[in-house]
Amino acid sequence: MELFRVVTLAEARRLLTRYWPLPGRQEVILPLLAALGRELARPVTAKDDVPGFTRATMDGYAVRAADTFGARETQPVILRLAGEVPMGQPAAVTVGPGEAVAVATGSMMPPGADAVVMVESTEVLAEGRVAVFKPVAPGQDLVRQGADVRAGTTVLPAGHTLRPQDLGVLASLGVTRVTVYEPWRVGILATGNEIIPPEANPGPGQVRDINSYTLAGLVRKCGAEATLYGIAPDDLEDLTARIQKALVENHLVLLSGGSSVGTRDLTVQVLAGLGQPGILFHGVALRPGKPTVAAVAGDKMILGLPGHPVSAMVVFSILIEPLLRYGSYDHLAGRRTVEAILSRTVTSIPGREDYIRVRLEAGPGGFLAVPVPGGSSMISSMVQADGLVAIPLEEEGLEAGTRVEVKLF
Ligand SMILES: Nc1nc2c(c(=O)[nH]1)N[C@H]1C(S)=C(S)[C@@H](COP(=O)(O)OP(=O)(O)OC[C@H]3O[C@@H](n4cnc5c(N)ncnc54)[C@H](O)[C@@H]3O)O[C@H]1N2
Ligand code: MOO
Repeated sequence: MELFRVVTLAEARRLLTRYWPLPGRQEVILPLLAALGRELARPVTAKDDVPGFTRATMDGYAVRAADTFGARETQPVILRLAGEVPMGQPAAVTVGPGEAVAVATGSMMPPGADAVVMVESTEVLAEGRVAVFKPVAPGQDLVRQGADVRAGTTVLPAGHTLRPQDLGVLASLGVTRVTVYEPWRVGILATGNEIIPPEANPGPGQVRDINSYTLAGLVRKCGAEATLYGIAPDDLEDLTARIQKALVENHLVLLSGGSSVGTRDLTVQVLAGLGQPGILFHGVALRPGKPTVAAVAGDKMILGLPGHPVSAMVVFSILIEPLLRYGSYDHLAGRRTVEAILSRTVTSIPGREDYIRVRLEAGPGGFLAVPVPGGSSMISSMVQADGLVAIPLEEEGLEAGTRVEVKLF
């Protein structure tokens, strides 16, 4: 029987990042909205200042701040109303000493003014005069040209995944087409003689395919493309042919099942024969997920995930999702964790990293992480869970009341 060369999770990640990102992704130019969730292939540099002109951020009067010094409720400063700046038009009037010009939120600041007095601090008097009841500081209630984005600066680096706010800054700069990478294409193949499609009625010993659907869902949530390659029986030739087809059409292929040490477990045999550099690891000090196998053949990567539905999902979440979604394991915003208090003691075996499923509940001082019962074959335990809690490699468990980080699904 083949023995696993079990690596730690850290080692497995290190091995995968040697090859990730895989080379050869095409660049495509897309209109702004279509680029949401895509990864920029090139940095974007601002050609213009945003805002393109200094503008008021309150409805009121553009003034010279110094003119308002000393203004009080009981002793207003009286300024001459020199005109107004209409929205969306250039400021045609200049603010001279002792003068005020009416502005609205977003209108262009007239030359000569260095602050805005909000309308609530003023009163219009007869004969084109305005009383100011409060002093303003220079720069008050305006945004200077280029204060948001300065022309010439890099607003978004290459490799950045575009979020709604990123589309916003691009729109503000007049960038309506961006160069992004094609999405990662991920082929998904279930294996096992006992696995049947979900629309079929299982005979004795048969089970419906869960993993194709959980994995495809996880892949799509990462913004990648998922294609199902059906169910391969435990047959060397058939399995090899399906994997090869999936590899041609995708960057990454995910298999589930057949990664353990059983006599019919062909996956490793097939992966070993696909090309160089070959198998990166077979076995991770992880629970669930120990029989995970990874290989690289040329510029393609193949992950053999455990057959148990929970294990396949957990391994995807901790090993693959960060790469597909953020290109690395150390993207801080990618962690998506919440702090919670563990509701009961959980045990673990030192020497492997344990991932337990937890449900979040409202506790007295924040979230409570309640471990969800059920083994790694039970998909319903994932349905009940909101996230995962890691028990570190050398710990024997975590006691009730421990502050834990819950990685949300
Ligand atoms: N002697 C040992 N036995 C096992 C070990 C071990 O180290 N030594 N590891 C156990 C662990 S842990 C896991 S996890 C499983 C994983 O085994 P495989 O990856 O080889 O998966 P299979 O044996 O093919 O399947 C396991 C289980 O999952 C069901 N399955 C598989 N694919 C699907 C699918 N697409 N949809 C739904 N369910 C699926 C399959 O029917 C089995 O019940 O091995 C342990 N054994
Ligand atoms: O480690 Mo297996 O992947 O328990 O379920």
